[in-house]
Order: sequence, then structure tokens, then C-alpha cells
Amino acid sequence: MKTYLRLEILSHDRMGIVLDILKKVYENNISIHSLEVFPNKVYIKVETLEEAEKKLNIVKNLLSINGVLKVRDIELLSCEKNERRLRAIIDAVQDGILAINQKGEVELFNNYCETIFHTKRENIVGKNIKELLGFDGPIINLLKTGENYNNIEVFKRNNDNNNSFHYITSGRSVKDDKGKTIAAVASLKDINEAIEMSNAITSKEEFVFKDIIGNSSSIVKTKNICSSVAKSNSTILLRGESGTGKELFARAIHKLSSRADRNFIAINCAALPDNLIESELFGYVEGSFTGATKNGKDGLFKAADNGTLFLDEIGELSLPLQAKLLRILQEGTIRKIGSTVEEKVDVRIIAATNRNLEDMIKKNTFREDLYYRLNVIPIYIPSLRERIEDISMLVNFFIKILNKQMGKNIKGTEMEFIEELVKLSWPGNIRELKNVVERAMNLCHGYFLTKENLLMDFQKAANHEIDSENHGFNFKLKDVVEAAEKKMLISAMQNYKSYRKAAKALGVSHTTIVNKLNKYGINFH
Ligand SMILES: Nc1ncnc2c1ncn2[C@@H]1O[C@H](COP(=O)(O)OP(=O)(O)OP(=O)(O)O)[C@@H](O)[C@H]1O
Repeated sequence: MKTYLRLEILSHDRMGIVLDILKKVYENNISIHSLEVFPNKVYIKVETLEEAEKKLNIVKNLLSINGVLKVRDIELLSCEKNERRLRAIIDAVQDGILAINQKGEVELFNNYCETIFHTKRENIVGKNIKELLGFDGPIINLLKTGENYNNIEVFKRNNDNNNSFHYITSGRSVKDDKGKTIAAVASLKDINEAIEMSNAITSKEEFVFKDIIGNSSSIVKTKNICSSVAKSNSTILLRGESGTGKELFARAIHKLSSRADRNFIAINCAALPDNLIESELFGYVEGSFTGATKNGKDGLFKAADNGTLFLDEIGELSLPLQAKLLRILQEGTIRKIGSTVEEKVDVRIIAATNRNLEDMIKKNTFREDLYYRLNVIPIYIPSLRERIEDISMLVNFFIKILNKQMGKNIKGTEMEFIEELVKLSWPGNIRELKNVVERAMNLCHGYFLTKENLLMDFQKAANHEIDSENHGFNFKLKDVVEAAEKKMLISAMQNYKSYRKAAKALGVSHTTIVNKLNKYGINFH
């Protein structure tokens, strides 16, 4: 191992003094390893000189330079001290820390990264981050955009567990004097440690439900029911209108169950044709049908073994598939398409529907026996109409998310914006509310969403009112009058496509039409 001599040279701050020092070192036939220059101070690092005499000589020669005051041995150059201090700091952290250059090559990293990447440090240094991760991590985007990020989940699942990867990462850009991103630094926290930390300060329930927004009594009650039934293995049937968050609740139940560290697999029974659902659910053996891949394929039941299978829109399943599903639920075994072998699977089923299954049974489109198998624990997810007090909280939640996605800086809403939303009947529930907020954010040029930014779908808005009548809600007379007024306004504007003509048809002034459209947040463009 090479050893080094390090010298500190104290001097007057004179122009050309560094050049004189370099010349002297050169004349003594010594090659410099590192050089650090400060006002009144120069540090040099050279290979250890074998003969003491040579060392004495160089010191003497350096002292002979005009302006040099003192020369002494030191243990480390100040840049070395800083680097070692930094290493000690990053190695003391129980997260992965790495820095990459503009090409994406790892230049600096701490010991923990060896655990993360399942490899030794010599295989990490200089390696491209994409190669190490096996995918484009957010740090690559940071290099391109220069935008810092916080707490993004990065996930890679591999059959070989040693190559699996599940971390929470935050990234910071390193900029040059002109503000151009020249490098990036990221920290990586193991997901289990992140969960453990979070659990230490919030309860598991709080953590799991943190993205299910709302504290109305109906949603709180639903969350409580979900927590208490999560622990068992019983089949759950989630009922509720479209967009009420059934899938979110299904995921939450899975995360609160003892199966949390196994797969949660979701399939939408309405999205695929019958034959595809069957092969997706049960898998198939080689050559079982035209187009089947070589070696066959495992189905989702198998993938969800020891985990949870979420069967969304169960009401759309055809009768033959209902019969097959029933058999699996009864026997706990699956048979791949084209196979005669029964395989045991341990899967918790959470089904969901917005259909009236009881009606379907009467019409013979849903099997009664399957219904009873699924309806072990029915949970009703309340519609947005039933919890309008959550609207404001949900709107603010979506503003936060969409600000990031749209690069906006909306700070909130004006009171009237929420007041308008509360009046609507929301057949599309939370999904629809999110769209409305997104549209309003597109139209908003200030910091707060105003009712002028509300852009409702005409057809839908008209239908909402009809819907609300059919639902027979307990509207106050004022609400009913407003609903009728709104319906007529929409219909007149659709027919006449001009404020003046609509005003004439309704027997009011042009200004009244404009004011009322504004009042109801109806944009007519
Ligand atoms: N309480 C909530 N807080 C925050 N976001 C929510 C909430 N409920 C639903 N969402 C969001 O609304 C959208 C629809 O939710 P989800 O898909 O879970 O509804 P669903 O009831 O399963 O709908 P469908 O019946 O149409 O499949 C998703 O983007 C979801 O994240």
C-alpha cells in the first residue's frame, strides 16, 4: 500500500506563489498526487519520500521561496478530511445513499447500497443506475428535470427474491453555478423499515386508511368495519356505487390482514371477455387452446395463493363462470384450462359490485348459491351524496395530488366552490369529483378555485337532477326550485346555444341567464 507525505505551506498571499511551489517540487523530481490551494495556504500530497534527507531538502527548498513562511507535516489534506467525514456520515445512516453523475453512473454511495443492490461495492461504483435497478428509477427523471422528489415508492418484484427491490426514495439535484443539474443524490429506505417507522408513530389502521379521505360518520363507520373484518379469512362482498372507493377499501382490508405481505391481485370481471377471464383466473396448460403460450400459464388464483384476490364488478361474470367460481369457493381447488389436475389454493376473496345482485337473482342472471358464498361479510361503501361533509376534504386532497401532477400551485378553494359541489348528486362519486377538480384546476389562473372554474358535463348535470328526483332525497323547497331552474337553464342553453335566445325563451333578461349560469357553476362554451 502506498503511503503519502502531506505538507501544509503557509505563505503571504502573493501572485505566482503557487507556480513557484510547483516549480520547486518539480525541480526536486517529486510528482504531486494532490494539491489544494487557499489564500495564504497551500496543501500538497506526494508519495512518501524514502530518504529523510530528500524530505528535509524539499522542506528547505520550499522555505526558500519568496513569501513562504512555514512548512509542516499534516495528517490529511482538508478535502480528504471532508471526504472521510462525509463517508463516515453516510455510512452511519441506515438507508441507502448514492450520487450519480449526468450519465447516470454511480459516483458515491454508502455501505448500505451493497445490501440494496445485493452486490459488492466494486460492482456498484461507476455502474449505470438503470443497470443496477433494472428499471428507470425516479432519479433518472430528476437528472432530466432537476426536480427534487420526496418519498416515492420504487418496486421491482422478481421470482428470485434476492433480486426483489422495494424502497421509498427521495432525491435531490446537484446544480452548477448556472442552475443546471449536473448530478443527483438519492436516499433509499427499505419499505419494511418505512412501514415500521410509520407504525411507530401512527397506528397501522391510520397508515392503511390514510389515502381513503373522509371523516364523515358514514365513512369512519365503514373504515371501522373493514378493520375489524380484515383479520379473518372470510369472503367479503363490497357494495356501493361506481367510484365510491371499493377497490381502495379492498386493498386496505388486504393490508390490514395477515396476508399483507403476500399478493393482492385485482381483476375486473367486466373488462375481459369470458374466455380471457377464465384463462386469466385459472391459468392453462400448454396447447390447451389456440394462442396459448408455450409451457402454459399460471392463473391469478395461483398468483394470489396465500394472498387476496379482488374480483371487481362480480355482477358482470357470466353464468358459466359463476358456476366455476362457486366450485372453487366450495372446494378450495383450481384446475387449469386443459388440465385434469386439481391444485389446492388458499385465497381470500373480496368481491365488489355496484349492481343489485338480489334483483339479478330474481332475473336468473346471478346464481343464488354463489351470492350466499360471496355475501359472507357484506360491506356497504357510502356514496358521496351520503357524506357531502367530506367533499371539502376530498377536494383539498385532490388539489394537492394534482398540483404535483400538473405543476400548479393552487392553494385551495373559495367557499362558493364547495357550496356548489355540495348541491350536486354525484352519480360518479369520488372519481367524478376528482375529474371536476382537475377541470377546475385547468381553468383556474389564480391561487383559489372559484365557482367560475366549475365546468360540469351538461348531459350529466341534467341527468343528476333527474336522478336526484328519482332517489327521492329530502330536498328543501329551495333545493327543488334550484334543481328545476338549473335543469331548465341547461336545457335552454343546449337548445338555443345563446344567452339572448335562451333568455327570451325563458322570459327573463339576458343578465339573469348569465347570473344564474354563474350561480350554478355552469360554463357554457
Ligand atoms: N375516500 C377516498 N379518498 C380518496 N380517493 C378516493 C376515495 N374513494 C375513491 N377514491 C378514488 O376514486 C377513484 C375510484 O375509486 P375505486 O376504483 O376504488 O372505486 P370503485 O368503487 O372500485 O369504482 P368501480 O365500481 O367503478 O370499479 C380512485 O382514483 C380512487 O383512488
